[in-house]
Amino acid sequence: MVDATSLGGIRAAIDAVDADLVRLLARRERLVRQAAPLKRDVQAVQAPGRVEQVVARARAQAAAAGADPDVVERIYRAMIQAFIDMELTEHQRVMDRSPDKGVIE
Ligand SMILES: C=C(O[C@@H]1C=C(C(=O)O)C=C[C@H]1O)C(=O)O
Repeated sequence: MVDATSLGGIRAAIDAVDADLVRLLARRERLVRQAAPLKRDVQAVQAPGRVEQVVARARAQAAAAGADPDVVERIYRAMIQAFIDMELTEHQRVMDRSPDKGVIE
C-alpha cells in the first residue's frame, strides 16, 4: 500500500512502476527489431497507418483504465517515433547484409 501523504513513499511506488515499464519496453523493442527484416523499404518501416491504429487503441485503453488519453497519446507518439528510428537503423543493417532476403511487405 502506498503512503500517499509521503513523497518518499510515492516515489518508491513510481520507481517500482518504472521497473515494470522498462521490462515491457525491452519486450516491445525485441518485437520491433524482429519486424525490421520483414519490411521492403523505409515507408513500410514507418507504417503511418499502423501508428494511428496503435495510438487509437492506446487512447481507448487509457480511457478504460482511468488514465488521461491525451497524456497516453503523447507518450505513445514519442515512444513509437523512438522505435521507428531504431527500426530504421536495424532495417538498414539488414538490407546492407542481404537486400533480397525475407521481405514480405
Ligand atoms: C513495429 C512496427 O513498425 C513501426 C513501429 C510501430 C510501433 O512501435 O508500434 C508501429 C508501426 C511502425 O511505425 C510495425 O509496423 O508494426
